[in-house]
Amino acid sequence: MKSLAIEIQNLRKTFGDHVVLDGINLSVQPGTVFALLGPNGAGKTTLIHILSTLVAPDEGTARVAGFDVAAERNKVKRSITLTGQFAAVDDVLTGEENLRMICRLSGLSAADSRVRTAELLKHFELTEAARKRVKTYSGGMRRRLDLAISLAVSRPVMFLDEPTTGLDTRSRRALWDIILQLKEQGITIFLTTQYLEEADQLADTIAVISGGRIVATGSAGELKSRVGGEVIELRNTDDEIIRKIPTDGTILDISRTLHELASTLPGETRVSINRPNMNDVFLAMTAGGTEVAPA
Ligand SMILES: Nc1ncnc2c1ncn2[C@@H]1O[C@H](COP(=O)(O)OP(=O)(O)OP(=O)(O)O)[C@@H](O)[C@H]1O
Repeated sequence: MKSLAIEIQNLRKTFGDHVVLDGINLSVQPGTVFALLGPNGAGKTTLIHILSTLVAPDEGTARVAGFDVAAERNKVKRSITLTGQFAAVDDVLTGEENLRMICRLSGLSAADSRVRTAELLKHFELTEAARKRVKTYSGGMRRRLDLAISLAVSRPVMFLDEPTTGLDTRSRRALWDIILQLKEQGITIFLTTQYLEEADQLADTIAVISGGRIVATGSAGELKSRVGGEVIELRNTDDEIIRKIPTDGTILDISRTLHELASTLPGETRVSINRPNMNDVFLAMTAGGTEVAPA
């Protein structure tokens, strides 16, 4: 069996008297996308900072790419990429020059650097602006360049801290494609997100963090099925939900339920049969805690 890409045991971190991580245990299989889902301030960034050796934990252990984050910091650093790691984008250089420089610094040949740079510029829709100085870029363009830079070189484990926050829908989807391509190459991706849809679309495994603890882990499907089966949803003419009735999804159960309801509800009542979505999962797992932003 291949060793785990990330292994976290009983990790704790406190800032002053604020317990941010309260005994985190997680493992991430190599070559998978893992999403850590949680609201603002749940401790997602702190966990990424510990895993990428920027912050030391108070207690517990974590291994990344087989190396201990406390005892083998340099080996961990050489095995990972982190969004914003090279955030020192040089304003005076063009986007293309910045990217090529990072590729060269990371050991790619001049020819490979050119190819990788062109690919990344295209993926992030920066080809037109490639030869413009970064100081003329808009906020969104800088964000895309920052991401392109962090994706310039592939290492076995990649940390993406809220990678699509602030991106428009097209750029977000472009990044999702890139993440899935990286996974195809065998790279392990650990991302944090507040977007339920993002976790749902990308992740092989999702962990929900709330109150400094992991409150649920599983595939999107597993988490949804843990919340419950399908529901018959009834809406009034203003499209407001008026009833939600659990069902086993069989024609027998649905027809019996609707038959009973038909005599008591107006004929215009609208009916749909829904599976729980990630929002239902999150609300159930965090006992109605802070809602995560819809994607
Ligand atoms: N260096 C620090 N000193 C003191 N408190 C900190 C420090 N770093 C983080 N915190 C606090 O720890 C908590 C968790 O922060 P963290 O950034 O890890 O959360 P997050 O889940 O990434 O949230 P967001 O989505 O807002 O980035 C917050 O309440 C934050 O204020």
